[in-house]
Amino acid sequence: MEKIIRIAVQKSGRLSDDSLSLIKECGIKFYNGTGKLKSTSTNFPIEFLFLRDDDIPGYVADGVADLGIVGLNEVVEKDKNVTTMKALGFSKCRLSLAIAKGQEYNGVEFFEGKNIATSYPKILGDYLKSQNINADIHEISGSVEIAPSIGLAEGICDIVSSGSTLMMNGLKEVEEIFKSEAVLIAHNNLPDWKKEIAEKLLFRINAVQKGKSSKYVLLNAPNHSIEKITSLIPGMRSPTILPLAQEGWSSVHSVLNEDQFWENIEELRAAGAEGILVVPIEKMIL
Ligand SMILES: Nc1ncnc2c1ncn2[C@@H]1O[C@H](COP(=O)(O)OP(=O)(O)OP(=O)(O)O)[C@@H](O)[C@H]1O
Ligand SMILES: O=P(O)(O)OC[C@H]1O[C@H](OP(=O)(O)OP(=O)(O)O)[C@H](O)[C@@H]1O
Ligand SMILES: [Mg+2]
Repeated sequence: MEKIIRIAVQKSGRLSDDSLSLIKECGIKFYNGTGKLKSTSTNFPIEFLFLRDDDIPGYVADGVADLGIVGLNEVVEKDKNVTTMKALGFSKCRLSLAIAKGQEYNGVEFFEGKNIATSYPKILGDYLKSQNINADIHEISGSVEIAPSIGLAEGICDIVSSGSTLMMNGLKEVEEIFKSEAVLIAHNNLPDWKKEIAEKLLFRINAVQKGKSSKYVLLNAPNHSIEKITSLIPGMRSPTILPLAQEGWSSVHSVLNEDQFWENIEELRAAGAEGILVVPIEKMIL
């Protein structure tokens, strides 16, 4: 039997596009036709299962899938035994408590004895316990933001990103209780050969992520300022310095974190750098 691992990804929703883009950026090819729930890569030993996100932690814990890409919120809520291998940096959101906009709020004691609607009873329950608050948790599976306006609950605990869903439903965010982003999870006891394939995937993900946060910078500078410029953009080991056709000038090439570039831009220009080009990096292996 061919040795391949299985990864569970969300079929359609907030995680799907970014999960599949990341896999593609890792150079892994597969066919993802509409309605197809299983697909095998043509150039990497991996099979994809397209599932509801809520089911992913359970499938990975049971070993139906070896790996999964899912929100940390679902991993913690489902409380399954899985290993979180890597935070993936997309689908960033928070779980927050919210109440009707017009209500006075002086702290988390507001929720004592109140009814709170949520799809995250475990995370909310743990939070309330940590705050010594006794409240009734009313579990609903979606459209949580509607609960206060229909008299179902006095507060809600749900996912917030821009805050526009809360605003549109006349609610205000009062406590952030959990921060989430997409994570790569793995079954706890993978055999060594599966671990090896998972590590290969992780290696590629790291290279893609590192590339995304870094930029290749090229600039021209008078030779007398090369030392100063090198100290501002030191690069991976050290910058590449090539002579320009024009005497007394060099081209300096370096790799750096984009934030670091913007922090140093004024100093670079003051040191005489000009013709500065900033180029994206597809993959970066240290
Ligand atoms: N507005 C948002 N901004 C950023 N991330 C979000 C947002 N809403 C949800 N997420 C993240 O994406 C995950 C999936 O959200 P989605 O709304 O697609 O779930 P769902 O409706 O339960 O999907 P499914 O049909 O697969 O069960 C959430 O668990 C959360 O981690
Ligand atoms: O703060 P915001 O940017 O408004 O995002 C928050 C909303 O996003 C998610 O729902 P989604 O839009 O994915 O729809 P769903 O409820 O059908 O999952 C989540 O359940 C919130 O309702
Ligand atoms: Mg879901």
